[in-house]
Amino acid sequence: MQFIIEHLSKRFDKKEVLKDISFTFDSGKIYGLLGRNGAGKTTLFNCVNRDIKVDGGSFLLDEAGQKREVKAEDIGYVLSTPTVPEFLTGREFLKFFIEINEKSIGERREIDEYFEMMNIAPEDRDRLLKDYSHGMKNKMQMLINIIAQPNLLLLDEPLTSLDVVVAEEMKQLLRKLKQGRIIIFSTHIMELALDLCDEIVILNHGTLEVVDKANLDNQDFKDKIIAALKEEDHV
Ligand SMILES: Nc1ncnc2c1ncn2[C@@H]1O[C@H](COP(=O)(O)OP(=O)(O)OP(=O)(O)O)[C@@H](O)[C@H]1O
Repeated sequence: MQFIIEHLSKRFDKKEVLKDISFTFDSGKIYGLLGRNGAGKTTLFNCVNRDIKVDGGSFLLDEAGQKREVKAEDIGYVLSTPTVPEFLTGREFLKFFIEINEKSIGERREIDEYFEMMNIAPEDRDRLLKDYSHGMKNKMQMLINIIAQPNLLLLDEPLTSLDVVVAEEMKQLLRKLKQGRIIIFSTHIMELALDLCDEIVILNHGTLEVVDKANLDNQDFKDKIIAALKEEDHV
């Protein structure tokens, strides 16, 4: 499977944030999306998720040579600021999510098994989500995406609020989860990108570009990424 972006453009007033982007992502890989502050990473995710209107372009999935438009159910999106229904308890939220996605969820587990996967303590499972910490809300968002197993998983800085132990566990989960799907992961943490991601993609001056690792060692690769991020506009 491939996820194909064709001629995506997006501007806010006079500012052209995404400039005629065409890019193909392959399944089975985690892509690290790097870019300076304000480069347009969140805008790119919001466009793919159809949260904002694009000015032009299309998003396609290629499954065994058959291309089709990406549908809402193909996408899982974990935001850096987690949004969960605060009026539900953790357990109610998971139950509700599983019920409405019953048909598309393959292998189902007991609710408490899911909580255990995320190390959410028994005494927290029946508390309202409004009383969860930022990191716990993030875990719940990750969890519903792990349960849903979408074709395309967009992660906008998802690990930054997790404690080191959970972040490590989450990395393991993502490595397992990447089989048969595409994960695009935005982060400002270079070590995390290098550790977790199979490809590094840079969003700079409104376009996407892969940084080729070739035979570089980690330090040289880092230097190359930083040089690419610093690059001046070519106008
Ligand atoms: N709704 C909006 N209206 C106007 N401008 C916007 C809007 N959303 C984003 N922008 C602008 O688009 C540009 C890209 O923003 P975006 O949030 O996508 O960047 P980012 O790469 O995610 O940044 P960061 O790494 O700082 O989170 C910025 O200049 C931002 O000010």
